[in-house]
Amino acid sequence: MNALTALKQSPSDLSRPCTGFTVTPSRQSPRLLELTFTHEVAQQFLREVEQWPIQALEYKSFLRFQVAKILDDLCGNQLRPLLFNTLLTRSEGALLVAAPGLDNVEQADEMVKLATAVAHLIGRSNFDAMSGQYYARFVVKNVDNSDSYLRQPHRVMELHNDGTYVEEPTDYVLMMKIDEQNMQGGNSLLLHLDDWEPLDRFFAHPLARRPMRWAAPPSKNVSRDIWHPVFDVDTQGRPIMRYIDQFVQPKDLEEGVWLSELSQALETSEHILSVPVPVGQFLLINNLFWLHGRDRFTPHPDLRRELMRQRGYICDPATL
Ligand SMILES: O=C(O)CCC(=O)C(=O)O
Ligand SMILES: O=C(O)CCCC(=O)O
Ligand SMILES: [Fe+2]
Repeated sequence: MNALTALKQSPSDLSRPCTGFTVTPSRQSPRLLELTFTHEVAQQFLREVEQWPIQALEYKSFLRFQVAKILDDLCGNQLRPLLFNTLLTRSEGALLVAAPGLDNVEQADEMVKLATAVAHLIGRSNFDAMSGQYYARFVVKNVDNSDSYLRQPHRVMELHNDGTYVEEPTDYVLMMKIDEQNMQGGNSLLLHLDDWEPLDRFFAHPLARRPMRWAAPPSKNVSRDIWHPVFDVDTQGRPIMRYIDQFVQPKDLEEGVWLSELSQALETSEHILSVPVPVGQFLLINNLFWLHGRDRFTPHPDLRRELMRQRGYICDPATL
């Protein structure tokens, strides 16, 4: 866990005009803010980063920070503080980001560049062993023969945190919609930990702090098991979570039954948000106090839906 995370208290001041983007609370929840770049800034950013193909960002990691700086400079250096403030403010911690004119799968490389810039203003995206890159693109189709629920279309992918089976801190998750064809359903599902009705009961349970074993299936390319509890606390003692139903390996009946009850209690929360993410837009959430999942898709033989994800650590120099 990153001790820096979740330090801030005050919600973002949305009344101040910003350079290069607008921010408003979403229809779904005041905790989720919608950040939209101006058309001008989005186009100018894409022009300035055109010189680097995605491969350059893959091979030279410092270029990810260079594109981040270009974006922040175009926003009068107001973007970076806004991102930190929103992501580290406990009552918020989530953004839906849009850039007008970026809405077609043919612009997939440009989408990765924009997401890379935003992610590297707040920290750094971890190596994703599933893809062998700092980001992963994956497709959901009407049928699936993989080894986790990630690509299964006709069922809910249950609420979870990312990075539960890796050692690296995973403070943020970024999920960008690259493509949708013949797609109905598949909304992102989000639950803020403080909106989860029985949080206090599960957090106070003795098993909440017991280290458990986490192991991922072969497609994740992570062979070593790791150990950590489901709950921890941030620097102010507030609950944070590191949980996924599929990869936790309870050692006995007691752990198994408790985890099963926890899973049931998450999935039946009345406060789960269902958020459509249009092509070219992305969700950026604090992974320590937001859970995410995905609603089922309506079957269609030519269903195609592609997502790009990045997850990594947050590093705010102001709180060092
Ligand atoms: O496909 C989705 O919308 C969610 C994916 C997800 O949770 C993940 O990649 O960790
Ligand atoms: O594959 C899945 O079903 C979940 C992925 C979550 C993660 O990679 O942290
Ligand atoms: Fe996930």
